[in-house]
Amino acid sequence: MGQRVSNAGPVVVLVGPPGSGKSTIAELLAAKLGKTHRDTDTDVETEAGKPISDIFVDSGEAVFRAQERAAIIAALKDDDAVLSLGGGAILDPDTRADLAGHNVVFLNVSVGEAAKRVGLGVARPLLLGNVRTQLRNLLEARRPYYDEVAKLTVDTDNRTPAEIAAEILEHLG
Ligand SMILES: Nc1ncnc2c1ncn2[C@@H]1O[C@H](COP(=O)(O)OP(=O)(O)O)[C@@H](O)[C@H]1O
Ligand SMILES: O=C(O)C1=C[C@@H](OP(=O)(O)O)[C@@H](O)[C@H](O)C1
Ligand SMILES: [Mg+2]
Repeated sequence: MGQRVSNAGPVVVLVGPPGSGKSTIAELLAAKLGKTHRDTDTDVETEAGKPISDIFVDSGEAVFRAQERAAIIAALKDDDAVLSLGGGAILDPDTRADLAGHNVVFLNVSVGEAAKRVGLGVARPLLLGNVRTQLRNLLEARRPYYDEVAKLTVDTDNRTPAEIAAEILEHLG
């Protein structure tokens, strides 16, 4: 991956399915790099004044995706950030195109491991019901998009957040 491929924006952008550890690893990386951790889910919640689960119930997924897109446009201009996106951010073709100029890392995770990490998935409305089945379907549908935007793929099963962060730092050079 080497030097960042664009001369502006976050040092690194983490993508991957729910439970892959994007928010956790971004926080660790930011601390190690002396940067700010920015998470577009948090930005959306702050702007909307409510949790994502409430946005889905009150307004539906399409409204959430529009708010997420606006948060991504703003966050990709933030030079001081280590940025974690929501798992579905890469569904938007404009977002995928925008990510082409950035150091994007795909955190890969198996269905079984992701299911263990997210538990019942109550904070993640798309996983409600049968978490394993929802995760399997999400992963299958999205894997081509994660692969498309990623400059680096890191497997996260059976590895600690510290080990994963260290591998990413090595590649950042
Ligand atoms: N490598 C890891 N090993 C074990 N648990 C992890 C790992 N990475 C994250 N977790 C845990 O999994 C849960 C989901 O992590 P999170 O960072 O919110 O993922 P994401 O943002 O990709 O949905 C959290 O409870 C977190 O502590
Ligand atoms: O996969 C998805 O479509 C979503 C993932 C969530 O973020 P995490 O991947 O951080 O859990 C959050 O953006 C929202 O619940 C939708
Ligand atoms: Mg997250």
